Amino acid sequence: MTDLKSMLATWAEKFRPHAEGVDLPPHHEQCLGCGPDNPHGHHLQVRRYGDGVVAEHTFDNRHVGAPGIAHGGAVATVIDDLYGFLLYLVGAPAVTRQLTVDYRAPVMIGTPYRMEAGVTNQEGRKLFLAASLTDRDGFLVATSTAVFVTVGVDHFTRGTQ
Ligand SMILES: CCCCCCCC/C=C\CCCCCCCC(=O)SCCNC(=O)CCNC(=O)[C@H](O)C(C)(C)COP(=O)(O)OP(=O)(O)OC[C@H]1O[C@@H](n2cnc3c(N)ncnc32)[C@H](O)[C@@H]1OP(=O)(O)O
Repeated sequence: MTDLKSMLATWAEKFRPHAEGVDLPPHHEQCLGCGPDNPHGHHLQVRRYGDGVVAEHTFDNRHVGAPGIAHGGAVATVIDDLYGFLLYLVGAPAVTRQLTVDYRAPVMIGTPYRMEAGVTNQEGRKLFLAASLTDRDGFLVATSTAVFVTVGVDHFTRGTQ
């Protein structure tokens, strides 16, 4: 597993302008949402889309709740991680202070969904974020809002020294 110091070094490098449509880098290799090396993870792949971010995502059987339906916590995890990609565009590390998910219809296992997220407002350290999840027909399956609060690097090193 990557040690924290080298992870922090790669993280700082990620806060730079990213081209439209290009895959954004994962938060780190083991991240539950997007880390390619996490066997339990969602392996979320995200692109910049204007001032926001977009992903096509399919939940698999590791994330099942009721039979055939994605676990609500898994859906919240992926949305939370999607918000984490907005931080590259905002240019500052931040953490989730509040996350709401409105589950409007079941998210089906094995079905591709489009996910979008953007920043709706910024007030001091607070980032107000919103996201949506739609199916191939454009039907709105889930919506979400979040408040992220920007933090310094010390937030991540706390408790490791
Ligand atoms: C350059 C190098 C960088 C290095 C980076 C290292 C590598 C990173 C690797 C990987 C990142 C992956 C990122 C994506 C993953 C998804 C994101 C997550 O899952 S994050 C995990 C879950 N979240 C937490 O663990 C937070 C736990 N909470 C806290 O630590 C604190 O509560 C914290 C830092 C969020 C805030 O604490 P306070 O003491 O600093 O600040 P206070 O005063 O409490 O709040 C700040 C402001 O926010 C408002 N606020 C709080 N809750 C609010 C709400 N619900 N609505 C509106 N405002 C709210 C408050 O009223 C205050 O506002 P007013 O400054 O007074 O104007």
